[in-house]
Amino acid sequence: GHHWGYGEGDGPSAWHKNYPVAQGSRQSPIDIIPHQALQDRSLGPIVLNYDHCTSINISNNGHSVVVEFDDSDDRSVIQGGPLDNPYRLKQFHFHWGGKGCEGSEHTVDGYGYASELHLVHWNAVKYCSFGEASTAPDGLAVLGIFLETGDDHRWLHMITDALYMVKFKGSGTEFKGFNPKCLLPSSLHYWTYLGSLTTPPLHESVIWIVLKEPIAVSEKQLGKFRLLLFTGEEEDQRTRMENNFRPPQPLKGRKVRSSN
Ligand SMILES: NS(=O)(=O)c1ccc(C(=O)NCc2c(F)c(F)c(F)c(F)c2F)cc1
Ligand SMILES: [Zn+2]
Repeated sequence: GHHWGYGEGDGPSAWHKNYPVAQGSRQSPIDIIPHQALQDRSLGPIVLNYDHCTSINISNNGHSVVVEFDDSDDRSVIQGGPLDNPYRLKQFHFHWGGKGCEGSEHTVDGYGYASELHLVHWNAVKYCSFGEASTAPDGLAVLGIFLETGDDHRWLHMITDALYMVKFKGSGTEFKGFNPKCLLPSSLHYWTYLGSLTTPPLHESVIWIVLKEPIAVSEKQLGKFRLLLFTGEEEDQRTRMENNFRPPQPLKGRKVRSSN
């Protein structure tokens, strides 16, 4: 298949060669400008039903660290807000920078955060699989949460303590009973807009819901993400996994709406 990454030759500026939709009309991420967002009173609160969620495993896919869920029923769903249906939780993963650098994908008034958590959901009411949903304009809903450096996050250690087991690309391990509700900020106020996957194949199938309030994690906790490698155990060249974020893309006339 088409190899892509975040390096000089295979990074975001080269993705359009194998994935022309990279220059499409609803690409993500974007720079969110709060004062230009439309306050939409018809936008209700988002509702997260993660209480019976069933994480399965944690793995390094060579681009990020991913926690996958059993999405064979509607145990863990997001609904409300801009969504017409409940969307089923499939996985979550992170994007982050290098030491002291920014690493979020969305920015706010040009300001980047240290990292960004993506909770990926798919519309199982209208589509039969994640794959099918991932190519539909209303197929996916991704909840984005900013991470800023500050105090230790009391629950993130459950993730960071497992990272040594998934150091290499292609490594994975069982990771059961983790409920991502513990990674949410206190406010669920959000911005929402129509966008895309932020990595190849960059499908324009995502309803983005980006929470306004970041969560705080310590520099020590973030540093553990940077011990991960883009490369596999069998490769000679060890490349540290960091700066795995796509920069903001042109808005192309899209409107960003704001929950109240
Ligand atoms: N950073 S993000 O915007 O939140 C994002 C979320 C999910 C994926 C993903 O699932 N990729 C693999 C993948 C596909 F990209 C497919 F199109 C597909 F059909 C899959 F089954 C699949 F696993 C990529 C980026
Ligand atoms: Zn992501």
